[in-house]
Amino acid sequence: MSTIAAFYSGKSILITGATGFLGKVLMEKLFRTSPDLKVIYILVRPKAGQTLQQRVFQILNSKLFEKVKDVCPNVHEKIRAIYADLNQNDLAISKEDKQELLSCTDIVFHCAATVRFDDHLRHAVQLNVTATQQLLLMASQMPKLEAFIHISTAFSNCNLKHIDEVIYPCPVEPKKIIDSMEWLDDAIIDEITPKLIGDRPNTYTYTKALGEMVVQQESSNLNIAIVRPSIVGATWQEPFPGWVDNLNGPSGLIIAAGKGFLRAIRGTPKAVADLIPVDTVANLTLAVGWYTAVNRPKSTLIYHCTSGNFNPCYWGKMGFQVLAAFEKIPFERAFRRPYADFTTNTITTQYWNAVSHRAPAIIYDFYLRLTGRKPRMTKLMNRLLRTVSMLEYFLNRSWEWSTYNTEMLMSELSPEDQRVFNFDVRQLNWLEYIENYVLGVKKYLLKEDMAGVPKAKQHLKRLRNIHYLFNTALFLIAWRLLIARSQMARNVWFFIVNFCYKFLSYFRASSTLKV
Ligand SMILES: CCCCCCCCCCCCCCCCCCCCCCCCCC(=O)SCCNC(=O)CCNC(=O)[C@H](O)C(C)(C)COP(=O)(O)OP(=O)(O)OC[C@H]1O[C@@H](n2cnc3c(N)ncnc32)[C@H](O)[C@@H]1OP(=O)(O)O
Ligand SMILES: NC(=O)C1=CN([C@@H]2O[C@H](COP(=O)(O)OP(=O)(O)OC[C@H]3O[C@@H](n4cnc5c(N)ncnc54)[C@H](OP(=O)(O)O)[C@@H]3O)[C@@H](O)[C@H]2O)C=CC1
Repeated sequence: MSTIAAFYSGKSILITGATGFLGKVLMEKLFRTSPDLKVIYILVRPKAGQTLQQRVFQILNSKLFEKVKDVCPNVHEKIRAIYADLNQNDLAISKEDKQELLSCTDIVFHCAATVRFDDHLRHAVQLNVTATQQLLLMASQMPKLEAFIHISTAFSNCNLKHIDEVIYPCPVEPKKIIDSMEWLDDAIIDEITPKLIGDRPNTYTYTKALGEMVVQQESSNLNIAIVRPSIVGATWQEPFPGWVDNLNGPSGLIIAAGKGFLRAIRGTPKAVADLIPVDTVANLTLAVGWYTAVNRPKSTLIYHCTSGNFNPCYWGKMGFQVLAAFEKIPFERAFRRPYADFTTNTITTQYWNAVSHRAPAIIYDFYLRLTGRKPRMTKLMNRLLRTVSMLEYFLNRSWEWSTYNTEMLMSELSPEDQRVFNFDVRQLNWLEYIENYVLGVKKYLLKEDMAGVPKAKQHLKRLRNIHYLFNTALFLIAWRLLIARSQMARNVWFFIVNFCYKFLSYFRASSTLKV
């Protein structure tokens, strides 16, 4: 039997962010491999008109949890949703719930965060720094606690090129930032934000770095480890390939490209696309939980969960692979035929944005107006281009993350654990992974059926014909205008016509002679 799976049996585990992308996969894996665990406490807030129970019900009845029901039929009884709001200073946990958490919890996995790049600094600090501090404070009062695993990001120090498994200090202490957020008003915070984040691209990466500092400062009496994943993508293998449930990272761009909205992007084809499947992150996190609890390392160990130095893929190559996948698995009702071009040149990018993104949107809106409908494409395109501009930072750089701890952990695992909790991305076949990713985006995000593929292919053929027709018409109009205005163009035109005529006459004459 797997040592790691056996370790979690009988344990009471607290997960924050369990309703998120990574949290769900982590919880699913725990239930599937350690069905004898005692309980999983999840900190949840009501959202979108759903109560806590409705949210849990929805998760447990989703496709992701289908296999869990076979191995752990009483999963409903083993999950305990606790009302909490990480936006509030005391996390808004009731006294009774807090008491239960303090006395029962064996392991904590802290996944909750705001992952929005442009979040207001006050909100990002509250969620990624203050809430982490509050949770650590709670953890320090848990007598049974064996390990606290904090999920950070490999990009928390993206201002550096080479990143070691250490915590890099930020110039201003997190405690000072937390205090100042209490009395500074929004306008002043807006003004100082660029100075505080310095050479990081956004408040997300900055506050995740601050969160790590808080973890370090509170780590003296706790048994803590930090996992730093890179860009988290769809599942690779477990519970089935291609599962994804939000638009973050590449998923939104795959939709935009597959539907033909996004055809070019400012990105460096040779930069490493450091994607990491979400099930790999979950496996590593569970292995880290086990190792930290059993071996109690003297210092806080940091684990980079990245693919670049084990099995690198590059943006240019990934673009081709995504395009190849669209050929086999086209999305329905595409706006234009998918095309993927990475360009490093700012002028070329502006050209593409004007000609390939904005102009078709304007033309389409004009058509909508003509047919009495409300125009919407230009607005949608502007939002998409804004999103793309925020992701560009990550598409134009490569980072090197040292992975000694991750490799050490791999070597500590028994062959059975290496199989059950596989986080060795050297075995990952990118082409296959990307194809499953595109399929997953189609099925689980777009909710499109494979039965619609022939129709989608036909629609793309129609779009190709319209494209050819449009280009030919455009060329003829431009040429006609040019001939009317320029003697040089007229000369070129007569030369070409003359040449073609002579060429055809020669062939006709030579074929008559042969007969
Ligand atoms: C290709 C080439 C050529 C072109 C051809 C195409 C290519 C074809 C090939 C493609 C190949 C694959 C390329 C892969 C590239 C991947 C790059 C990934 C880099 C990620 C690095 C991550 C590193 C750090 C990792 C981490 O550690 S953290 C996790 C990452 N965190 C995030 O990824 C949050 C990002 N997002 C936000 O920060 C907010 O979304 C915000 C953006 C502020 C908007 O915010 P706002 O406008 O206020 O409003 P929203 O409601 O949020 O969104 C407004 C509307 O945009 C939608 N939308 C939200 N997102 C995305 C998204 N991604 N992509 C697209 N759409 C999105 C949303 O559905 C809504 O649509 P609508 O409802 O209007 O229809
Ligand atoms: N996705 C990625 O590419 C990467 C993610 N990471 C890290 O992994 C972790 C998980 O990310 P991911 O799953 O993708 O993110 P998601 O956005 O999918 O999930 C975030 C989770 O945090 C919870 N949360 C947010 N605000 C609150 C709040 N005020 N109170 C209670 N819970 C809250 C969300 O709950 P709710 O459902 O109620 O909103 C959700 O469960 C994060 O720490 C992130 O920084 C690191 C690298 C890359």
